[in-house]
Amino acid sequence: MASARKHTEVAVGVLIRLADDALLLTTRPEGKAYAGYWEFPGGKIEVGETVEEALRRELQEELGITIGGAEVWKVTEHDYPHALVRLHWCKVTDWTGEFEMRESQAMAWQQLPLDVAPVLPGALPVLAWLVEERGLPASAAEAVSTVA
Ligand SMILES: Nc1nc2c([nH]c(=O)n2[C@@H]2O[C@H](COP(=O)(O)OP(=O)(O)OP(=O)(O)O)[C@@H](O)[C@H]2O)c(=O)[nH]1
Repeated sequence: MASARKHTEVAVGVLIRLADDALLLTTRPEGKAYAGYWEFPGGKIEVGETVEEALRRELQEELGITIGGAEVWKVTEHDYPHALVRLHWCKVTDWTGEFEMRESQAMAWQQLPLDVAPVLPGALPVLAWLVEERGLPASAAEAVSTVA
């Protein structure tokens, strides 16, 4: 019988800097699965939180910024050996505060195609949608594909 794995619900922010449409990527801190991989900032949704509340808390904890409104843009799933995750992706263009890497992550504002690697496999579908939205060739998303 197939085992029914429980989803871990995750809120993820696609922070877009309006001046130049750059996207914020950060590295996963030491001690977590896939440490050092590039990802969009976010984290697990806690009991009783909405996606927006979880994202606001996570970005405050990890980056020191306070986001304005955030609506879910896409929902994806990824089955990792360590977890089956459901990712709730929000585009965020409105925040206050100065970026401060509170978990000693690296951060990079990126254009597509990205020039950082490797990227978490669970983030690749969203990169493909961003590439499509921007009218870029599909290869702009493939360039960042990584070993899963
Ligand atoms: N933040 C983030 N998580 C992602 C992305 N893509 C992706 O598959 N994930 C997965 O979503 C999960 C997020 O959990 P996390 O460990 O970062 O969350 P957290 O900060 O709340 O963790 P903690 O409670 O262990 O401290 C991980 O399994 C991670 O592999 C992404 O682009 N950003």
